[in-house]
Amino acid sequence: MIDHRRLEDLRAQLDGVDGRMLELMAARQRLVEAVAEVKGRHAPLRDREREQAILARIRAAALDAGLSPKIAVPVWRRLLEVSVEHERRVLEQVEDPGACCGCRDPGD
Ligand SMILES: O=C(O)C(=O)C[C@]1(C(=O)O)C=C[C@@H](O)C=C1
Repeated sequence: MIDHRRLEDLRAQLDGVDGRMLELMAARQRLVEAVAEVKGRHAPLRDREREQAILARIRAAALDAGLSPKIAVPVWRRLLEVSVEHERRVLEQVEDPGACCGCRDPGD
């Protein structure tokens, strides 16, 4: 027979962990926004080499931490995808995104 008390307790713990993860993801999002502003229109938002390095680091760190790479790697892969999408939206919202520091061909 199912132990409802135990189930409720475990779910309460999951809700607590979700809350902590949410705060960390919000902090990460702020950093991603800052990266988007630094890159602006002057560098590609997507950096596949950096993504491969992140995924390799996450795989190793997950193993060390007792987190299955089968969970960690797909979660981070998706996180990187949605982060790039978020960076694109951030840049679209910045006023006058075409404003340039002078790095473009003057004939542009
Ligand atoms: O590091 C960067 O250049 C970023 O834009 C940040 C970030 C990330 O979310 O960590 C997002 C997109 C890139 O493809 C690589 C990494």
